[in-house]
Amino acid sequence: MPAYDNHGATISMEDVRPAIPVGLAAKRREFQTQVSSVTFRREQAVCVRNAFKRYGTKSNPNVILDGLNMTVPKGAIYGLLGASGCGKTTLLSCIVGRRRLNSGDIWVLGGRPGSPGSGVPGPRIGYMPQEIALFGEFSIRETFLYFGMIAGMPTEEIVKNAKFLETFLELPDPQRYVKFLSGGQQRRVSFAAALIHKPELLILDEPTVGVDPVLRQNIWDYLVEITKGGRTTVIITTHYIDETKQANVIGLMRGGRFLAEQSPTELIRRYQAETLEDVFLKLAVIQNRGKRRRSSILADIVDKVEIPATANPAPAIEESEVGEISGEFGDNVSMSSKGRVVVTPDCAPVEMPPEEIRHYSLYEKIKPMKWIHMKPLIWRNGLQLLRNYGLLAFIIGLPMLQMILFCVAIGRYPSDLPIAVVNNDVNSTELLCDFNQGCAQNPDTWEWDMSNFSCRYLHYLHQRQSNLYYYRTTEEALANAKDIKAWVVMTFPTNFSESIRQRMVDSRDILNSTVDSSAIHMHMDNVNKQVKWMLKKDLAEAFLDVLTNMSVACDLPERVFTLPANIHDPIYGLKMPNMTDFAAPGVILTVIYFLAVALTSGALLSERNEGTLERSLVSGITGVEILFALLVVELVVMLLQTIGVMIIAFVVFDLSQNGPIGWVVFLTFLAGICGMTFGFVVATLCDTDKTATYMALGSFLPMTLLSGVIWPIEGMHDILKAISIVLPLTKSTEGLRSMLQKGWSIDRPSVYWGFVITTAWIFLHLTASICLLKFKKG
Ligand SMILES: Nc1ncnc2c1ncn2[C@@H]1O[C@H](COP(=O)(O)OP(=O)(O)OP(=O)(O)O)[C@@H](O)[C@H]1O
Repeated sequence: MPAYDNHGATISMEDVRPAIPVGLAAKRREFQTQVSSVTFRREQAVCVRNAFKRYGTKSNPNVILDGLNMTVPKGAIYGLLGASGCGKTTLLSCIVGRRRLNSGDIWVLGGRPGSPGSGVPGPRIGYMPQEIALFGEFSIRETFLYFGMIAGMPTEEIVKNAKFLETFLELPDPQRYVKFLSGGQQRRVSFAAALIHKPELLILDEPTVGVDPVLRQNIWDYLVEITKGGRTTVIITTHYIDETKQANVIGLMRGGRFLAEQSPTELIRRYQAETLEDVFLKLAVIQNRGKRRRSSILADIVDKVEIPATANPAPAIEESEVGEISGEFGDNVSMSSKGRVVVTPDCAPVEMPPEEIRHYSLYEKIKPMKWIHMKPLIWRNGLQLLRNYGLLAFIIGLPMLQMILFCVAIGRYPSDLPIAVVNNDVNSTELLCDFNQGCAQNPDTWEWDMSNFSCRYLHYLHQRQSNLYYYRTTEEALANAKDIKAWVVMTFPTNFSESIRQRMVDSRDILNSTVDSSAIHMHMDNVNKQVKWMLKKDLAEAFLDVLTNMSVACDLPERVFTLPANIHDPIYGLKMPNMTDFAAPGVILTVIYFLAVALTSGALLSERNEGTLERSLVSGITGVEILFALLVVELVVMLLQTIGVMIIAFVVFDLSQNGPIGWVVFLTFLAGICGMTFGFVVATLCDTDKTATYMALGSFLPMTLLSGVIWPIEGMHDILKAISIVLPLTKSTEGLRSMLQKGWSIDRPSVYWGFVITTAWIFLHLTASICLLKFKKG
């Protein structure tokens, strides 16, 4: 009688495992006569029916599971074998509730994985993924404490189990950090972590890779030992076919289904083989029979292998279902063939009796955060950060460093700008030529003596910009402008001083040629608008300096020659506004925001890539708990970052700070939280580090440009203005600027809108990431 008829309707435990105690075996024999029912399926450790799973799109599907049936009796060791890439891991992740089938049914320990109250994912399962999936900064003992705490075990019990496993698996000193262990040692720690809470269902994805033969045998002996009582069931995938002889049932997967699901002894008996590897070789040959033989080597093998006449009565081969199959079984047998997909007649959909309907409370459905999960998660995040001194110093120091760079590099007035001077006004090759220092007005005639006016002007210009170069002719100056990188070439015409005098005293009868020669001729470098703008201001103000000085020297009121405008103290801001003060609020928020994006998305993605996220989720932790635990630890980091940045900006560089410091810190902090939550979105949306980096970087520049950080939004196009207003950093930058420079508080609209919009974005990001976590699964 077959151990399993691949339909799930009947199952024999006769040859499932000789080691099962007589009582238990006898009890299980009762299953023989049971018909397939929901009750029966719930009584199995795992029962899969008509499972269909594909990756990719409907139009271009990659079908992994294609009507697969699987029955894992309670208390059995189930060896799941199949070629690399045939879908073992996919099947396991559907069993543990991490992926959803496209269609079909799965029962695990009596419930549907992922349904409220099923305990799956959760502590009923122990999962060892293919990757090491451990935290490198943890010691061996801390690793066990973490996984034990998640399963809700008391510390004493964790320590007791840990001590046993450390001895049994010959682990090194429990205080050693996981990152310093060898690959094999890490694998053993990973194995022990799956066992620490003594789960009912143990799922091991290739646990014996990199483990020496003696220890491998010990592991198998241990698995046999823990399944003896019938409380624990093990599903194990491996590439070492021979080690599965100790399994009770072996499922051989190929083409999205099982070729066989029987006990090893039954398989050996049925195929009249010496070893399990022989069985698989024969099964492979059966599949290749009747097919186009591709290589002479394969043909050779196929011809030489003797197949018993009765071999494999179950599988029927449908001519229409021919598919490409390629892969390896174990270390020794390999096949690559264009093969028919073997179909078992029992795989037809089963008419299911109605399932028991249970109503779950909203509380059960929402799966709120549990303290037994949050505590180890927060502990883990904190410990990981504290152990990583370099990273911790970097993430706290980087915003401070960026602030220092900003204050030193941005907003300072450009000085020592090279200026080429050609002076045809005086008969001197001296750049700073002499002029009358006293009053230039004759006290008797009230006539003005403007001789050497160019020298007077150059004297005051030199006090503002000292890098002046003398040239004889304009042509020579222009030719050399490139070498000295001159920002302006200025030429004083012949008779400049006399023309100025005539312009002042006799403007009614002045000739055009005189007006012309009373003006300095300037050729400017217009490439850099900021520099040109500031240089023009210096050139104009040097002229005002001359007039002020002349009026003072002649005892005239100082303001007679200045602009006829009285500029009083500003309503807001400094008397001499500077770019640093204008840009500082936006820069502070941008630095904190984007560092938080990078940190959060980086932490989550590396956790996912290392497999630790998957492991935590299988052990029952929810994505929301992971996000909030990260939030708690990063809030502390962000507080330190904010305080550091504030000290640099307002204490060290003395930037304007007239607002309520509490609200200033709070708004900065809020922008950081907003960045963190955007990091959640990036991490949940992107599957790889690369796409996450592109997304974070891609959002950086538009956000900085459109948020009024470096240029007033009043100068933007109307459409961009409308977009800019709803961005997370625009209103907060405006709010922070209003607080710092105008001294306003939360009662002013421009301040409170900063808080409102930032908070709205936080909720939007959180909702988006939680939805993505829920719906992106599988
Ligand atoms: N997230 C995914 N998106 C698309 N394809 C995937 C995804 N995960 C796995 N696959 C594909 O599904 C197939 C089955 O993968 P799976 O990891 O389940 O195989 P496996 O039998 O566990 O392989 P191995 O023994 O090498 O671990 C592979 O072709 C793989 O490329």
